[in-house]
Amino acid sequence: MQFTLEDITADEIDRRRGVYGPLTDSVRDLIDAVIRTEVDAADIDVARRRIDEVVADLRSRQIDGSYGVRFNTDAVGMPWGNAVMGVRNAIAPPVRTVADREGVTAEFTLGAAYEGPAHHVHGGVCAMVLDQVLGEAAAADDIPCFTGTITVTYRRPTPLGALSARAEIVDRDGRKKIVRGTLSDADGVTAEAEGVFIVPKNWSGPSNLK
Ligand SMILES: CCCCCCCC(=O)SCCNC(=O)CCNC(=O)[C@H](O)C(C)(C)COP(=O)(O)OP(=O)(O)OC[C@H]1O[C@@H](n2cnc3c(N)ncnc32)[C@H](O)[C@@H]1OP(=O)(O)O
Repeated sequence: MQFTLEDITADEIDRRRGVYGPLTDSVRDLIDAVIRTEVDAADIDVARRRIDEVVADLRSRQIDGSYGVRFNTDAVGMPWGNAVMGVRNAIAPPVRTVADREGVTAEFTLGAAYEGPAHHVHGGVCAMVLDQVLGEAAAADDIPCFTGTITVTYRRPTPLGALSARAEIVDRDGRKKIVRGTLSDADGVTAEAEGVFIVPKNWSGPSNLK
């Protein structure tokens, strides 16, 4: 597993977040608009051409491959391509997590782009969000862990809209951490998850990534 050290200050990270975050929000809004628009075919054609022009502008200078997981010398992480919470990833809902002494909580909204059953969240998306939140709970007091196994139990359909998730470590055994978590809407739990998260052998990245 490769990590990229960027020797930049916290202020520079904030500045970049301020530059890319709004761009990502606009693209997220574009994804939602593409799903829901009912404008005429001619207007769709114009929109497609305008989008293609923007894409060409952005691609005029770009990195090779994916963004990777970057961090600075103070171990402030920049997993900005992450599919669940990446600052530069419009596919990410985004899920924002907050760690406390017992675990991790996340509040987020899943709109039209995350639909599976009509007006409800795709089961794979539920699992994806739970994987991230359980993974962050596993890593809260240590170094990032890999998901070894995750089991999701879908109690009832998860409606699109405002949701939350919560995860806590319930057991530790050497490099393994057993983590449990839930996904909830305003009426309570919709899905539960349990995972085995494993600290990689011979870890060479930063400890206590923030
Ligand atoms: C802060 C960041 C949050 C990120 C959240 C997102 C997390 C992710 O999505 S990670 C991506 C998905 N996961 C992966 O790609 C992992 C792929 N698998 C692997 O890389 C390896 O199989 C890995 C790291 C899980 C285990 O490899 P390794 O460290 O060599 O395991 P190994 O030494 O054989 O076993 C160590 C222990 O773990 C157990 N174990 C190994 N693999 C698994 C598994 N898949 N499930 C459950 N337990 C396992 C073993 O039984 C062993 O237990 P014990 O010590 O009791 O005998």
